[in-house]
Amino acid sequence: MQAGTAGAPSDDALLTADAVSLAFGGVKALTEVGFTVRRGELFSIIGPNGAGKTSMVNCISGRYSPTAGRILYKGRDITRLKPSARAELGLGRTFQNLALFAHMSVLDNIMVGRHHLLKNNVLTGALWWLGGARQEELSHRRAVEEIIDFLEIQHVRRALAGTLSYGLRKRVELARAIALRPDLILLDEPMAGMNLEEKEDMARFIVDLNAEWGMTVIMIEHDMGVVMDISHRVMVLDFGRKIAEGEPEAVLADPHVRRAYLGEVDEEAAA
Ligand SMILES: Nc1ncnc2c1ncn2[C@@H]1O[C@H](COP(=O)(O)OP(=O)(O)OP(=O)(O)O)[C@@H](O)[C@H]1O
Repeated sequence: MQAGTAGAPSDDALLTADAVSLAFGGVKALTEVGFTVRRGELFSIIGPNGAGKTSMVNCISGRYSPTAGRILYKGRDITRLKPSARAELGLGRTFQNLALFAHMSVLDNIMVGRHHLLKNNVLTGALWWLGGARQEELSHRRAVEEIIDFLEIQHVRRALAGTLSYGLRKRVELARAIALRPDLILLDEPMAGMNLEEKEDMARFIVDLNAEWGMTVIMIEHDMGVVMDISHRVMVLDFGRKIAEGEPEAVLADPHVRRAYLGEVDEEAAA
């Protein structure tokens, strides 16, 4: 596939970025970036600082609106949909910086993630006594408990989020993002700032989410070891343009990628 143009989505395409461009005034954050993520894939976006990775993820989640191009999700053009409407279609995300409620318990932080699924409101409040709301609440609790077990955070379920170690807070953030059981989860630097053990744990959870829960994953991550280890396919951005896309080994061997990356590494080493 040529850099810049997405191929026709195959039958199992879940998300397609079609020639997406984004500009902030004179700054071109993205220039005609195109790619397709298939259902069930673990797809990573890498690239040097300022390459446009977060901009791309923000265009997918709806936080930014592309200057040109389209985002297709489940075959539908979602380019102009609000983030909340995208979430309802099964698109979830985490943020580069933690976005937890520090004074709320882990359990409540995750419950917030399911909040908009609560269908009962004031009008149906009378039905509470007939058990409708209660049933719903119970099923939410069960779903949240399953996530707590999966991410191995039972021991801190009652703790205030703000009192947890950084690695655990990142895990709770992931828990909240998957509380709605999205079909596609966007992970923005899920291992940033973690120590080796925390990274290994997080990598295992991401792999299990993908393999066992069937969640499609689009991940931005700077740790090349982890990216190359767990991704099915990798896309490389540089100065807002796609310079490579493919299986990890092929991408690593690509001369454009080596120049973009090794150049950066050499500069860092020399600094
Ligand atoms: N809200 C904004 N306003 C103006 N310029 C922005 C904004 N967001 C991003 N940019 C610019 O767009 C370009 C791409 O930034 P982006 O954050 O998407 O890169 P990135 O690859 O995620 O970088 P990093 O690895 O450092 O997080 C950069 O030149 C950045 O300065």
